[in-house]
Amino acid sequence: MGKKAKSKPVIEEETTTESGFSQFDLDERILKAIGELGWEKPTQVQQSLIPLALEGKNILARARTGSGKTAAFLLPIIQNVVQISSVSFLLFLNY
Ligand SMILES: Nc1ncnc2c1ncn2[C@@H]1O[C@H](COP(=O)(O)OP(=O)(O)OP(=O)(O)O)[C@@H](O)[C@H]1O
Repeated sequence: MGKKAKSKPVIEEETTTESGFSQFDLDERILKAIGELGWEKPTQVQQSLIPLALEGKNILARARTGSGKTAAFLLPIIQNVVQISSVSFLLFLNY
């Protein structure tokens, strides 16, 4: 009897993983504005911070100057403002 060939683990490349800003749950108008700025990918600090901020976590972050901290903090804030304004608008329409 021959040796049983060990099957290799199948490592599938996650080709569908989104590495751009559209991976975040941001309003499409925000994503459009980011696109217009020509930003293709979030920086490291944005990648780490934006999902947590969108969950409503309090965040203290430190990163080099020019690493994109401003947008990392502002994009989730803008998302909240947009969300709140949409809700108010809907409430107004239903009034
Ligand atoms: N994801 C991104 N892709 C490309 N450019 C970006 C991205 N995020 C920010 N930038 C640009 O990089 C530059 C530096 O970003 P920013 O000033 O926000 O960094 P910062 O970490 O807040 O810096 P500082 O500590 O000096 O306040 C800016 O011109 C900004 O428009």
